[in-house]
Amino acid sequence: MNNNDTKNLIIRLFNVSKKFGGVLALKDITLDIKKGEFVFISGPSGAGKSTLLKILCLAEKASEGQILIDGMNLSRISSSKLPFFRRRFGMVFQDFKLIPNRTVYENVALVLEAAGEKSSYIKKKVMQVLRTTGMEKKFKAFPPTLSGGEQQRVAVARAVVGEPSIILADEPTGSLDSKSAQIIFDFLMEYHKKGSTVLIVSHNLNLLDSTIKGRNIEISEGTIKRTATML
Ligand SMILES: Nc1ncnc2c1ncn2[C@@H]1O[C@H](COP(=O)(O)OP(=O)(O)OP(=O)(O)O)[C@@H](O)[C@H]1O
Repeated sequence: MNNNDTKNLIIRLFNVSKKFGGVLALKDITLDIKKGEFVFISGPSGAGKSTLLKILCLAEKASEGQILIDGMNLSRISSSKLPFFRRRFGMVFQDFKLIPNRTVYENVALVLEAAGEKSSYIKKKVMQVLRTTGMEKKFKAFPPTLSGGEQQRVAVARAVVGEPSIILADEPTGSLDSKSAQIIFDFLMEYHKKGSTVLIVSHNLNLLDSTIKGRNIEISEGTIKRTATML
């Protein structure tokens, strides 16, 4: 691979493994992802899909191997630079991780407040994203009063509000009916078309717009079993 090829890579994993006690969740993963790629991660339950997304945004630490994000070695990021590093990522966790005693609006606004954005911009941007995810009428609600699907839509809104360069979404449509799932997928595809790199753990390949030339990475027992380009 020459210098120009590596410049286009936003995520690089070299022989990455992750152990949880005696469980080897990821085994010797080597993987390159290009800037602006749309990647589907599929595989059976317990395969290591969530673990892969979590080690990329440092929600979990890899046990072995090297990870480069935009050329930065994750193991060398100092704790003072971590918040800046994390801003590159928008993450939709499988269990949403919304703050229960903050409203829908506050959960989403927090990302922009932490980034030091002006309050007028925050108000406009948060309401715009909530409108697109169909949650604007519930902006004053607290997460525990929402349905699973509504919480999922707030989690997606929070992931994209900061316009991150990388969106990691773990089953972002798992709690949604097919119409709402399509809206969320279209929404994520819009960000991809604007240039974001998107990694989605999902089985709903059929929701993908036919104009997207994505890649499907199949994981099983912690290793990459198959990589296929979707045409
Ligand atoms: N925090 C943890 N502590 C202990 N074991 C864990 C932890 N997180 C994941 N594991 C284990 O690592 C393996 C991979 O889990 P992971 O959640 O990545 O799988 P997955 O492919 O995302 O599964 P699913 O489709 O069911 O969400 C599983 O055996 C799981 O039990």
